[in-house]
Amino acid sequence: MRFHTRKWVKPEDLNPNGTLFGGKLLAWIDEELALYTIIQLENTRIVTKHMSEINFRSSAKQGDIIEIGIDVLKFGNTSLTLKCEARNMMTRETIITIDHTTMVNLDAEGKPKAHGKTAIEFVKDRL
Ligand SMILES: CCCCCCCCCCCCCCCC(=O)SCCNC(=O)CCNC(=O)[C@H](O)C(C)(C)COP(=O)(O)OP(=O)(O)OC[C@H]1O[C@@H](n2cnc3c(N)ncnc32)[C@H](O)[C@@H]1OP(=O)(O)O
Repeated sequence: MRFHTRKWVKPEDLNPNGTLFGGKLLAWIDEELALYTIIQLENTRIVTKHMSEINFRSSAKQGDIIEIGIDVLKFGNTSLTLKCEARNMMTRETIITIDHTTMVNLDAEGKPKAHGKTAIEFVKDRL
């Protein structure tokens, strides 16, 4: 799995228990998955269609650095299915795993549109 992004847990990211608020982490992950999909499919009109079971395995505290990793599971016709993990960058302890997230490529009317992609591409190879 390639770990793309680092996030720093700040006071405003905490729940009343003093640990990382789960909704904040999910928002970070959803944004990462969306950006990854936009870059792969070369279309800014994409949405999150489905997320599988979300497993919070451990927590994080203020000052921790979180990294978010993404793997492609499947290029569909209009969709891209991704696997995701967030972990503590220093300890490598897994915080959350999401086995399947399906993102859908849309046209200007918001309808699913074939993206024509079949494999991961690297931006440097497109330039
Ligand atoms: C110019 C500057 C711009 C800058 C730009 C920067 C942006 C930088 C920030 C990014 C930000 C983005 C933000 C995104 C993250 C949200 O927040 S998206 C918001 C939340 N999601 C939504 O609102 C989606 C609401 N749902 C829908 O609109 C409709 O369900 C959809 C997505 C159009 C799909 O409609 P549908 O009738 O289900 O379509 P259908 O053809 O049956 O299925 C489409 C695909 O989904 C798959 N699918 C359907 N149901 C399921 C299911 N339950 N499970 C798995 N797969 C499924 C199908 O298999 C199909 O895949 P393919 O076989 O074609 O590959």
